[in-house]
Amino acid sequence: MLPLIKRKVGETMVRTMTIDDYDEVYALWMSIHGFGIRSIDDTKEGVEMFLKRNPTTSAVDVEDGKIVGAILCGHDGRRACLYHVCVSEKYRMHGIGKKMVEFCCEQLKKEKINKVCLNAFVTNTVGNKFWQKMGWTLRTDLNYYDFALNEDNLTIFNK
Ligand SMILES: CC(=O)SCCNC(=O)CCNC(=O)[C@H](O)C(C)(C)COP(=O)(O)OP(=O)(O)OC[C@H]1O[C@@H](n2cnc3c(N)ncnc32)[C@H](O)[C@@H]1OP(=O)(O)O
Repeated sequence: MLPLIKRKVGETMVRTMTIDDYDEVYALWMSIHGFGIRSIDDTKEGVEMFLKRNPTTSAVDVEDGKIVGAILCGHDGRRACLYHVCVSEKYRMHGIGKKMVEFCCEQLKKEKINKVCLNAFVTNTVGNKFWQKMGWTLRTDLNYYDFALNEDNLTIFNK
């Protein structure tokens, strides 16, 4: 059995995400309007596989003993990517998103990774304003391509 993480009331911190956080993080993802949750990649098994490959680079933010922010972050030895960057609606605009992104970037630098990227839907006004405020570069000089290797890995969008 995995050890339970003990949290104190009033505890505030950004720390590395572990698989023990999965249930709370999943509940947070499900509360984020417009988030696309993958039917395979975002299961506990999918996230465990991701965290095993990338044990130090994903983040959660804990406020008053509960997880209110999360980022899945990993790399392939050359380029890093951020997924599911989110902060609970009630806790937004308090610097939590920024703190988590900075945490992930510091963890990536420790692994000598030089570049990190992400995808944000063009229609995601809040997300795009955030990335622009954070000083990230919007690339308009390339087309994004992908190819499904498993058609069962459906994306279901939260209402
Ligand atoms: C790869 C991806 O996941 S892309 C999708 C990104 N995620 C989402 O869209 C999910 C829904 N949104 C959220 O969860 C949150 O709004 C986030 C994660 C985008 C931002 O989290 P927050 O904790 O609110 O951001 P934080 O308070 O750290 O803001 C950092 C900076 O961005 C600015 N900012 C944040 N949100 C907005 C906004 N909606 N409009 C304008 N500026 C904003 C802040 O003013 C701040 O600027 P400052 O440093 O000059 O003061």
